[in-house]
Amino acid sequence: MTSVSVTSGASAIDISGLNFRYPRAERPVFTGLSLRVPEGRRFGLFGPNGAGKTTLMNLMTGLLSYKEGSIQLFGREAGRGTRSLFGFVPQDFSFYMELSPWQNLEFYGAWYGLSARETRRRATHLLDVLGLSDVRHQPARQFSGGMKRRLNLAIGVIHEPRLLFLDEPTVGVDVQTAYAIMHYLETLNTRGTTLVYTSHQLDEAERLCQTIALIDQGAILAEGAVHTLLAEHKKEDLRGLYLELTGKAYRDV
Ligand SMILES: Nc1ncnc2c1ncn2[C@@H]1O[C@H](COP(=O)(O)OP(=O)(O)OP(=O)(O)O)[C@@H](O)[C@H]1O
Repeated sequence: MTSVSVTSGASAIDISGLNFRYPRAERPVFTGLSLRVPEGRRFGLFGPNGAGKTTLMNLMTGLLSYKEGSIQLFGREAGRGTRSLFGFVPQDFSFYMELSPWQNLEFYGAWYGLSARETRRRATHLLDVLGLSDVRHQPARQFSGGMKRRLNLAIGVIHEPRLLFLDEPTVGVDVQTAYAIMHYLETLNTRGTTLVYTSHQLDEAERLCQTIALIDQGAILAEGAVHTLLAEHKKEDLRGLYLELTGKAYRDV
């Protein structure tokens, strides 16, 4: 295992000695996993199908709970009063299809404890930036895949979180929507939001992420700054590095 942890700055995420097994599963997903993400980073988590990316996201966001080891978000144990510290843009759409973008954002704004006025201010801004203003009062079920992805992102950031988890935020969208989402994520990061992103789209990932961890079968194969890892492994791009470290065999058979 190559470990090139970036040690500067305060931690947004600190994972140490994490063990996790799904109930009744034969094998654990994680055994003694440790990982640190400094505040302000654009961090990417990559690996083949079944590597453990979604499980780790779900553990960090408190959707799954763990008994052994520790996951701290800004120094607080995950799942214990950390909800307002982060936003989560999951792979599956997390909004109500029968409601409009405006109604969905009102609902989630209230859920995060924002005032009605603050929710309106944020919703107006997000719908404008993400190109959904004209359809703000239409039911989301009528939307294209790209519009749904943009709404999913808007909901994840309605409360201006310090830390944003993104699980394949551009899967299935056209080039224009992928560009708009990436551009918006970079803007958020410039304003201080730490990004934790996972995707199978490695060219997009390479443009967005400053530091990465490559995981396979629940273990970290490599971790560090993208340019440092590429230089160390004499690779031109993340795809080459990924294939060298994870191999070419299918994982989900
Ligand atoms: N609910 C579950 N119950 C039991 N095992 C599960 C469950 N969800 C995932 N797993 C197993 O945990 C391991 C990690 O899966 P996970 O979905 O976290 O991987 P991933 O890296 O997100 O994959 P993908 O790229 O396909 O989304 C796999 O072996 C998977 O089969």
